[in-house]
Amino acid sequence: MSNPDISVRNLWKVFGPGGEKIPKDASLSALSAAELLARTGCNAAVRDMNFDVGKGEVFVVMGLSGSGKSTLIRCLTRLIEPTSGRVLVDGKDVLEAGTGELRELRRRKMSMVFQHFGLLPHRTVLDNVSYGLQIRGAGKAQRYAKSREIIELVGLKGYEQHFPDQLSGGMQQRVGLGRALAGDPDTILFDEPFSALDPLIRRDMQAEVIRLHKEMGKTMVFVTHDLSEALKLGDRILIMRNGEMVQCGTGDDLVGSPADQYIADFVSEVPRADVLTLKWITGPVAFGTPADAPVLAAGTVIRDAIPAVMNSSCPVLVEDAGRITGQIDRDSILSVILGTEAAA
Ligand SMILES: Nc1ncnc2c1ncn2[C@@H]1O[C@H](COP(=O)(O)OP(=O)(O)OP(=O)(O)O)[C@@H](O)[C@H]1O
Repeated sequence: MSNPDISVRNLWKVFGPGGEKIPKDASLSALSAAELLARTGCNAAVRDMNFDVGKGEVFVVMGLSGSGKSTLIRCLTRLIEPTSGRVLVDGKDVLEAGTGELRELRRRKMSMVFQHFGLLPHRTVLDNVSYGLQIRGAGKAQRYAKSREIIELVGLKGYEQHFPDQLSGGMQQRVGLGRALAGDPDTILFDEPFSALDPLIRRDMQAEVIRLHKEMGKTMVFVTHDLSEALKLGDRILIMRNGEMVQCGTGDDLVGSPADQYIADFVSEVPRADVLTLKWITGPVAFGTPADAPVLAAGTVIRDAIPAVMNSSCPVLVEDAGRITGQIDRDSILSVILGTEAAA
């Protein structure tokens, strides 16, 4: 990836006595999580992780409870101290940053939104949102003006003087989001921010994140254990198991081409037509298909292609990078809905 916002290389976090020896020792680092624990008493929460996050990308880290997601995201700003490896932000290694640089990184470059909101209970919404600006030394008039803008942006206008315990969970998380946005960071890190919210509020907050991302275009790293949340939000999704990356790709990649049985089981309940794109069902152009048949892009999600296919009396052509790559028809769409399509 050219010019990524964050590059993670050979990152390890090993909890336990003598954990720093494990990444360097091939005979120990090759052990399974259970064997490692039995032999050394150590828990490798993040194992040799490598990935890039692009500028403006929504990058989701997903996995079951205990797979290492929170540890990984906390290692990015050293809220948890990594055992070894590199985390490059703007080309600089966070692991080599001094205390001052680290503080600047957390204040200006990467803000975090936490599951349990982390609000200051005795401060108003306005003061919670402006807190980060205050510790950066912004004057009162300036920080309140900026914070009022942000409060409006996250849908809390009118609540400036309320205290956190006067707000619902969803509203408190909007304050958390506002506080992260107030410092205008390049990247926002979300650690399971919505898992304590009930389903309808959660859906609202997901929509809010999508809207804010469209408006502000910030890079986002989002931890969740909920696959539908991951598919809804993520440009790409990294799936972890026992501290390791199992697969990293678009929702389309994960559902269409799972790396192993674990991922296949994970995505087995996903409504395929809502995630897969036309590339998985594109067949060769048939002899009788007219040259002026309707055309859809290969990246179109299958469900979104249904109206065009249903309204056409002939197959629909599929185009990728300016070239016709094949065609789809009603049968190919139906095969996905019925789950009987052949692997591409
Ligand atoms: N401070 C710690 N000391 C020892 N082990 C830890 C510590 N923090 C986390 N772990 C272990 O590291 C592993 C990964 O934990 P982590 O919290 O990162 O997982 P997770 O995927 O975020 O889980 P969840 O979804 O439940 O939050 C777990 O086995 C956990 O017990």
